[in-house]
Amino acid sequence: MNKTELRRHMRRQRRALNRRQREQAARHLLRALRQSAHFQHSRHIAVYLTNDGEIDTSVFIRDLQRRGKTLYLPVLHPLRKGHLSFLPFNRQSRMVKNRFGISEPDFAGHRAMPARFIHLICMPLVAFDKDGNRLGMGGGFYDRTLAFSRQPGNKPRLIGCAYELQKTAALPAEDWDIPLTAIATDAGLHRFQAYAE
Ligand SMILES: Nc1nc2c(c(=O)[nH]1)N(C=O)[C@@H](CNc1ccc(C(=O)N[C@@H](CCC(=O)O)C(=O)O)cc1)CN2
Ligand SMILES: Nc1ncnc2c1ncn2[C@@H]1O[C@H](COP(=O)(O)OP(=O)(O)OP(=O)(O)O)[C@@H](O)[C@H]1O
Repeated sequence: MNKTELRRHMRRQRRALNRRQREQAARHLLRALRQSAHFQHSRHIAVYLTNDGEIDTSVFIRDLQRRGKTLYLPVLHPLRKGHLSFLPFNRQSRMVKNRFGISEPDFAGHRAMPARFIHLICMPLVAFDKDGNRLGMGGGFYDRTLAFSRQPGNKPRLIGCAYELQKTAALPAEDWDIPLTAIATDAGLHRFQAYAE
């Protein structure tokens, strides 16, 4: 399968799950994330709101809020095409729909948090492999936004979130792909080379 076919296949697979499967997977995802010390030690955490059959993040978002973490959501940057900004997300956030129909905090009047100061970014993905390569929706948003993390300096840990069924045989690693720290699924936490760094 090429990347386009693989995306179509995985997006169909995850959309086909029923409500009971989704709810159970969301609970198991929280359990997997909590296995990671990075999750416990991070105060500033970026999450995402579930879209297109992605694994449900609402259970772990509530858990993080209860623990008093400061949360951020990705927002399509209004000026820098193909880039994301991270805006604070809390009960007061005024939400608007972006051009993909995903809710995001209203950019107007808010201060974005530079990605290098976020401790942990929970990333959506469409497919992953055993080495932690990630295939996204195809916009290159996260890769572009996180390209700075190849250079020395502050950088966030990156934890992908997905159903275990999104795991696939080796994905072609692209030059611009940023290596993930770990991937959390309904089956547990997959740790990669970057995990201990
Ligand atoms: N929940 C969630 N939020 C996210 C992402 C994501 O993958 N998941 N993104 C991660 O990058 C960014 C948005 N990227 C996206 C890229 C494409 C599509 C999408 O549905 N594409 C349609 C075509 C829609 C159109 O062009 O109008 C498609 O491929 O069918 C959605 C989000 C930021 N926020
Ligand atoms: N750092 C970067 N600088 C410029 N272009 C980039 C960068 N990273 C990715 N791109 C471009 O983005 C396009 C989409 O990349 P890719 O298919 O890997 O996206 P993706 O990881 O699936 O998407 P997303 O990150 O939005 O979930 C590619 O054509 C690539 O050229």
